[in-house]
Amino acid sequence: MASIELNNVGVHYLIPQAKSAGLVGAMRSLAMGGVIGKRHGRIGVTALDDISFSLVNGDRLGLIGHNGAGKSTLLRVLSGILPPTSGRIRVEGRISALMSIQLGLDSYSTGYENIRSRARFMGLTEEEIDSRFDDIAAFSELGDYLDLPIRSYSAGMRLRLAFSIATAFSPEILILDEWLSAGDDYFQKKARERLTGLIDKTGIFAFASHNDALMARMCNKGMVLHQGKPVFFGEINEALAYHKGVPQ
Ligand SMILES: Nc1ncnc2c1ncn2[C@@H]1O[C@H](COP(=O)(O)OP(=O)(O)OP(=O)(O)O)[C@@H](O)[C@H]1O
Repeated sequence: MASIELNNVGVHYLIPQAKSAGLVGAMRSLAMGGVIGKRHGRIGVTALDDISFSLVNGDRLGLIGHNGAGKSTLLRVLSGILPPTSGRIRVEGRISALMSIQLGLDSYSTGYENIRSRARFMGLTEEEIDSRFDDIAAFSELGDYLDLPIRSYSAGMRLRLAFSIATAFSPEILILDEWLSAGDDYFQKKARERLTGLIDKTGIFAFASHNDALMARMCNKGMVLHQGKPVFFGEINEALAYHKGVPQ
């Protein structure tokens, strides 16, 4: 049974290049982004501030907020890519994070080789890889290109390969940053159907997007973030209304 629990989680990014003390006061007044401030005498951004919540099987969480509110940072923390600088996170269940979808592909290996190495990296056994290998190749529709090193692929072709691999296995926890624009219109439609199927089978789903309709369709809970702080956590339609300032 998948579960996630966050206790007082905070993320503070240090920015070594930012030396001006004037920056601190000037940027504090912006409504957008995390809060710029000094920690131990060094300038940085507090992207997440004191976040506590838990998710269990069946929860589909949508993260809502303006640019820089902390949505991607929170998804990175949930997926284990980014350890929090304060607080604790406990996760149970196999995670698949579709964020930097092309992360981990090797330009000098062929498409076929990348399928194997990427799937191994995702923690899958050789048997699991064998059982899904043909499906991944077929879904990508890359044909003979799969025998070529992927540095010879176009950007859209790389996306097709990466997406086909990342969505071939059902995780217990699925984390998705924005709707992935995988390839051309034809592939996007296929990709959307495949993702919808995957989300249905997943225990916990967490998603960030600026598309309210998509959010309402795919999520049952919503968290509104403002400057790294959760200002609303509840039912998805109430969260979307809160964000818009619409009284319920
Ligand atoms: N690697 C980094 N180094 C320093 N600051 C960062 C880094 N990544 C994000 N930030 C800062 O953290 C804050 C939160 O950023 P994040 O990407 O989580 O926001 P977001 O809600 O996903 O935004 P958007 O909707 O624009 O994608 C912002 O103020 C941003 O400037």
